[in-house]
Amino acid sequence: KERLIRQLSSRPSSATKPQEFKIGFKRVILSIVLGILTGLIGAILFALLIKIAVQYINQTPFLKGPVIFSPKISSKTLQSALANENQLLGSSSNGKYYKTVLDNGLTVAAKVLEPFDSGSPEMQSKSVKRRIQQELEVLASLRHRHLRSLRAYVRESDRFSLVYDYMPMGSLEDAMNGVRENHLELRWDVRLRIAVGVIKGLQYLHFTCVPQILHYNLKPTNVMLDAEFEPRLADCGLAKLMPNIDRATSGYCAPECLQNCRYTDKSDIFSFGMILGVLLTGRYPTDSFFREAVSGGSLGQWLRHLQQAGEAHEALDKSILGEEVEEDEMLMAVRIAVVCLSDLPDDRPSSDELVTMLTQLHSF
Ligand SMILES: Nc1ncnc2c1ncn2[C@@H]1O[C@H](COP(=O)(O)OP(=O)(O)OP(=O)(O)O)[C@@H](O)[C@H]1O
Repeated sequence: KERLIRQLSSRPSSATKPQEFKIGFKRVILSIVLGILTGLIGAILFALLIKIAVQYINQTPFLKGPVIFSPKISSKTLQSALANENQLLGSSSNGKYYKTVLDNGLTVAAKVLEPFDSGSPEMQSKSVKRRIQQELEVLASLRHRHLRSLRAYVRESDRFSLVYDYMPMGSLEDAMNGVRENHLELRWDVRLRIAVGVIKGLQYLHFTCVPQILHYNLKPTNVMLDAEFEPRLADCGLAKLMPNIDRATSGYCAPECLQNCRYTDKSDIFSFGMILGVLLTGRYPTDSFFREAVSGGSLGQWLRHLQQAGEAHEALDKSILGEEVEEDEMLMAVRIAVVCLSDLPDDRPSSDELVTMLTQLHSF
C-alpha cells in the first residue's frame, strides 16, 4: 500500500517536468527573438540618425548676396553696377540680358531672370533654392574653350541674376542677321569652325562631365562669338532656372520634346543639326518658305528632300558658294545636318561621332 502511495505521489512530478522545460524553452526563444528585433530596430534608427546628421553637416551653406567665381569681380562693384540703368542686350520670357560696366572697367553681361512665382510653395522652399545654387556651382566649375563661363551670380529673395563675360561680337544669331542683311560676310571656313566649336562644347557636356550635362536650349542666340568667331555655348543646363523656354516656336527643338517632353543628349543633337542647317542655308528654321515648300514643313525635311533628289546644292547659301572643294565639304555637311535632324533620336549621331565627322570634313 505504501509503495502504491509512493508511486502515485511521484507520478505528477514526472509529468510536469517536460511541460516546464517546454515553457522555459519558449521563453528563451521569445527573449532571443525580441532581443534581436530590438537590436535591429535600434541599429536602423541609429543609422538613420547618423545619415540625417551627415546630410545636415554636408548641406551646402545657404549663401546670401553675390557669389563670385572671378578674381576680377568684387561683390560691392557688382551689386552697385547691377542696380544701375544698363544697356539691354536681349530679352526673352525668362529674363533680360544687360551690358554692365563695373567700377574697375570690366564689362560683363548679366542675365536678370524673371522673378519666381513667389506664391509658389515650390520656389519658396529652401531646398529648391539650395538645389539651384548647387547647380549653379556645378555650372561655374565647367571649364572649356567653347563654353561661356559663369563669373558670378546674385540671389535675391525672388530671383537670380547670372553674370558672364561680355562678348562684343554678340551671338551667332546676331552674326547670321548681319549676313542676311549684307552687313557681314561669313565665309564657309568660318561657319564650319563655328559648327566644330559648338559640337566640341556639346561633346564636353555629354561625355566629359560626370554626370552628363544637357544643354536643353541650344540655338543661335545661345552661341556667343569671340573676336575670332570662335563659339562659346551660353545658358547650358539652365532648364530649372528658365521654366519658360519657348521650345514650340524656337524652331530648334527636337520633335520628341514637343510631343512627349522627353529630352536626351540626342535632343541637343537635333538642335545642333538645325544650327548646321542655318549655317549652310543662311535661312531661319521658322522661315515661312518651309511651310510652303512641297517637301514638308521644316528646314530638315527640305534638306532631306533636296539631298535625296541629288539637288542639295540648291539649299546652300549663295553668299558662301565658291571653290569646288569647299562646295564638296558643304554637301557633306548637308548630309550630316540631315542625319542630325532625323525624327528618331536613335538615328542621330552622338556629339563624339560628330566631332570626328566634322573635323574630317576637310579631307573629304
Ligand atoms: N555675354 C554676352 N555678350 C554679348 N551679348 C550677349 C551676351 N549674352 C547675351 N547676349 C545678347 O543677348 C541675346 C540673347 O538674349 P536672350 O538670352 O535673352 O534670348 P534667348 O536666347 O532667345 O532667350 P532664352 O535663352 O531665355 O530662351 C544674344 O543674341 C546676344 O545678342
